[in-house]
Amino acid sequence: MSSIHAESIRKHLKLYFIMGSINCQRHPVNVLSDAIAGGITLFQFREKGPGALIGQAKLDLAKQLQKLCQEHHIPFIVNDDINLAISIGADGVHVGQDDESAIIIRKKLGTHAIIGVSAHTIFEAKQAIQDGANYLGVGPIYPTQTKPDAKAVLGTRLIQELRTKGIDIPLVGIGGITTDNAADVIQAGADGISVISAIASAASVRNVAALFNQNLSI
Ligand SMILES: Cc1ncc(COP(=O)(O)OP(=O)(O)O)c(N)n1
Ligand SMILES: Cc1nc(C(=O)O)sc1CCOP(=O)(O)O
Ligand SMILES: [Mg+2]
Repeated sequence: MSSIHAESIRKHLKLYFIMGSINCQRHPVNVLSDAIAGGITLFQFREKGPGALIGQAKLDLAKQLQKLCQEHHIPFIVNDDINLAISIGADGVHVGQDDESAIIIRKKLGTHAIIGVSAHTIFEAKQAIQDGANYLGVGPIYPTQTKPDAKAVLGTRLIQELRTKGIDIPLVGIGGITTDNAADVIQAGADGISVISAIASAASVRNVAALFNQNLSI
C-alpha cells in the first residue's frame, strides 16, 4: 500500500529526465543543473551501460545529484539499484520486468517511496498496478539508440489502449522522445515523457529542456 498521492506523481512525471554519467558530454552535475534550470520535473539516476561508474564512485555521484535535486525540490529516483536507493534515502526507484516485484520493493522501501515499473503490455501494466506501482514507464515509444536491449517499438498504441480500458495510473512514455514528437505522447494519454539523449546530449541542455516544456505547454 502506497501513501503517495497519484496526482502529485502525475505532476512530477511531466518532464522526467533520466541520466547517468555515460549519457553526458560534461560533468553530470552540470548537465543536471542545466536540465533543472530548463524545467525538468523529475529525475532518475540511471548509471548503467559500458563505462558506467560502480562502487564508491557511483555512490558519490548519486549523492551529488541527489543533493542538487533536493535543493530544487525535484524527487530523486534510482534506476534498478534498490540497495543504493535505501542507502542514500532516495525518493524512489524505477524497475523493469526482470527486477524484483513492486511488492517486495515496497516492503524494503516503505509506503512513502515512489515505485515506477516498466510495462510493455496490458498484462504487465495490470500486474504492476496490482503489485503497488505508483507509475508506469511505457516504451519504447519510438526507436532509441540509448537502450540496446529495448523491446520492439510500440508507438503510442499501448498508452492509448491503457487509457481506453480505463487504466488511469500515472504513466510516462519513454524511448526516442524528442521535442518534435513529445506532444503526440501526451496526446495519446501519457501524463508525461521520459527523456535521456534528447536532453543529455543537447548542445544546450537548458534550452532543450525549456523547449520540451514549451511544446508540452507545462
Ligand atoms: C521511466 C522509465 N521507464 C522505463 C525504464 C526502463 O526500465 P528497464 O526496463 O528496467 O530498463 P533499464 O532502464 O534498467 O535499462 C526506465 N528506466 N525509466
Ligand atoms: C531507459 C529506456 N527504457 C526504455 C523502454 O522502452 O523501457 S527506452 C529507454 C531509453 C530512452 O532513452 P532515449 O530518450 O535516449 O531514447
Ligand atoms: Mg531496469
